[in-house]
Amino acid sequence: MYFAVISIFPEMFATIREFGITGRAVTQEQVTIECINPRDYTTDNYRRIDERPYGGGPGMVMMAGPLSKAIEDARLRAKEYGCRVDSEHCPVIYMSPQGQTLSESSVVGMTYYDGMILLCGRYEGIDERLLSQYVDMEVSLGDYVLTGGELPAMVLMDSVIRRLPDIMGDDKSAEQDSFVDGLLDCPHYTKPHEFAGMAVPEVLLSGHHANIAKWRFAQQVSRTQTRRPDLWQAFTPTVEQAKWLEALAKADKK
Ligand SMILES: NC(=O)c1ccc(NCc2ccccc2)nc1
Repeated sequence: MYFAVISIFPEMFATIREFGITGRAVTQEQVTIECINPRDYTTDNYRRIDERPYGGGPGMVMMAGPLSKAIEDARLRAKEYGCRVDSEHCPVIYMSPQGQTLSESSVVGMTYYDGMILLCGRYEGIDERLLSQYVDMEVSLGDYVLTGGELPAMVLMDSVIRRLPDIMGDDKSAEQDSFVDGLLDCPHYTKPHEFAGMAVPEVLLSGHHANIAKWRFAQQVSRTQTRRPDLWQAFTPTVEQAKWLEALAKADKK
């Protein structure tokens, strides 16, 4: 999958290009992450990419000119990479508090794109005319404001990359598909067997895989019910999950 990020701080993206599962995906060429700096598309000596806002007010606004050239170049590079460069297959996505809130389900939907061009704003934002001309989708991490769109862009790329096929290896992706979507995760334990006087739940040491899976699912259900009643309300169990829920309800009645 192809990612182009348009940002005045390209060095920030070493965080996902050089570490962990995302770094491995880049090394194995399952993913390409290209950083494009709008400053490289300026024509003045000061390499200006921002200006004072029309109408006054604090701060600076990012100018449309350099960003439009950067986006045009990103589209060319996406095409060279093999992307079908249109809004259905390689959208221009603007990270902003005014966007649609990112969720695991929207992340999964994005794994079907050929690529994405991510626009990272700084200062007070970007000239509205650039946004209306080029942006296909605005995405927000949540209702808070950061100093720039780079961290949200990295969060988006990380969440999409980990859901691409054969990135996380079979076991992890299998577990991912069965029960995690829509429920909070279960607790996890590892060595040592005892820590601060606390042991590990016996069932996890039993080697009885069916019981372990049931226990984990029950933990996910109870955690979701207590910590995120909103998620529980929206949760629609699969046929298999409905059977397990029934079994849990029966067990609770005993
Ligand atoms: N909540 C988010 O996802 C988010 C995205 C970007 C951001 N800061 C950059 C920016 C500030 C103002 C206008 C447009 C972009 N802060 C938070």
